[in-house]
Amino acid sequence: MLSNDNDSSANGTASSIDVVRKKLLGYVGFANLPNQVHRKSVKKGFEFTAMVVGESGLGKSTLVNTLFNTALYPPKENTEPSNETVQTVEIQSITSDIEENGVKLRLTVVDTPGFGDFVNNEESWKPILDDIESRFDAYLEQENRVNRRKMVDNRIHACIYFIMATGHALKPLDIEFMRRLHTRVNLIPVIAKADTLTEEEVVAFKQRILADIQHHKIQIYQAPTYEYDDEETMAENKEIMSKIPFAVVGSDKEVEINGRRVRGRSYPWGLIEVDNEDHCDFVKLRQMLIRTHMEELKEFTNNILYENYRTEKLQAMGIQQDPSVFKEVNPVQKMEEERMAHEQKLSKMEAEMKTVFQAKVQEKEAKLKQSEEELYARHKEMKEALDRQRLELEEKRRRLESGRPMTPEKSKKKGFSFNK
Ligand SMILES: Nc1nc2c(ncn2[C@@H]2O[C@H](COP(=O)(O)OP(=O)(O)OP(=O)(O)O)[C@@H](O)[C@H]2O)c(=O)[nH]1
Repeated sequence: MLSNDNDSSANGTASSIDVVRKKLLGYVGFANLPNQVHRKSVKKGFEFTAMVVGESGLGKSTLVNTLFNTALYPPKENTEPSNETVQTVEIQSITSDIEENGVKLRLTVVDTPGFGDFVNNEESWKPILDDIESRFDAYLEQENRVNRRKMVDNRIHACIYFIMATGHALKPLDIEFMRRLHTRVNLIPVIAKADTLTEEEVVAFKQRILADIQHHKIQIYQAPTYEYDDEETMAENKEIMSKIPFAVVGSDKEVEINGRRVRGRSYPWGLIEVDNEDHCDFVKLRQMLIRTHMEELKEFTNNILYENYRTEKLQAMGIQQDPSVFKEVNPVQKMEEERMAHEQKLSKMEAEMKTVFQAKVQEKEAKLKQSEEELYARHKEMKEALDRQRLELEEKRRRLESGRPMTPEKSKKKGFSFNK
């Protein structure tokens, strides 16, 4: 917003002209951009696709319902796994539109029933990997279309991997799955039904899991840190990351404690509150997935995981990339190159100027030499004439001194008359 403030300047020169001074009353800077993005995003809504993988009965559906505070998964009538008929891992996806304080989230949860339920689970990871890659393929196909206005992003942004709370170590099934999938999806390992372990057991189990993950060079999701993050955000991120693998407890039922109704699991020995950070890491997992890292997870999926897959896929199809197109320009190197080019140009100009100067000097020297020679010849001529004149005069003087009369002819000629 601008206001006109017609104060005539105290300066004598400007007093005759009406100087209009304008003051900014409102904020117009580009620091407002995030608010624009925010408004647009809220209007458009958000989309997020999470996959849950883990053996049957580890509490996947319960946790998803607890996470998004919605009955995404209807109550199961028969919780017994029916793997007599199912011989492979199935991929089931449920989409739901959730709204909270006017912000819309289109949430898709991809379940993988059957994972780890068979006698031979060696290839349990394969249908899941195929599904993730086919989603990348679908996105790639859309990117190659002429009209890309309506792109549907079905890619998996996070995979919550449920580890059975054995308290010992990762099972070969867990290792194999994570090893096969870590380059294709953001892996977020969680310890399922953590309420079945004591606090000390959880701490020891987490350490063992992380050691196994490191040993097998598995890349689980790591949130990036930014220099511009304030200290509070950095501390929050650090705290969230320190809880991985999250020890979670799920419950979509409320229980009463001291007159308060909380989501939790009630036992004869006490109550486990889902939303109590002293009881489990559920809050931290939800914070990461929904509050702090949803966009980061999507960005990492798009910029790193999908991009790598795309490159591999296109290269496998025989499409070659001219590496010089992406030759990284080092600013220091670029400056040095420019400086050298400039110096070369300068020395070329200097050499040209030198040649021209030398030619001009030579020309001038030749001219000077010529006029010097001319002068010299003239001088010589004049000198000779003078010498001749001097000799004549000397001759005359000698004659005069010896008393010999000058020849009449000569005296007549000069207008003199000698009477001697
Ligand atoms: N102790 C405990 N039990 C839980 C927890 N979460 C879920 N359960 C119970 O575990 C059983 C299985 O839970 P589900 O959420 O159906 O597990 P699931 O992994 O979705 O099972 P499938 O659909 O068969 O793959 C239910 O009886 C839940 O009440 C938990 O955190 N702790």
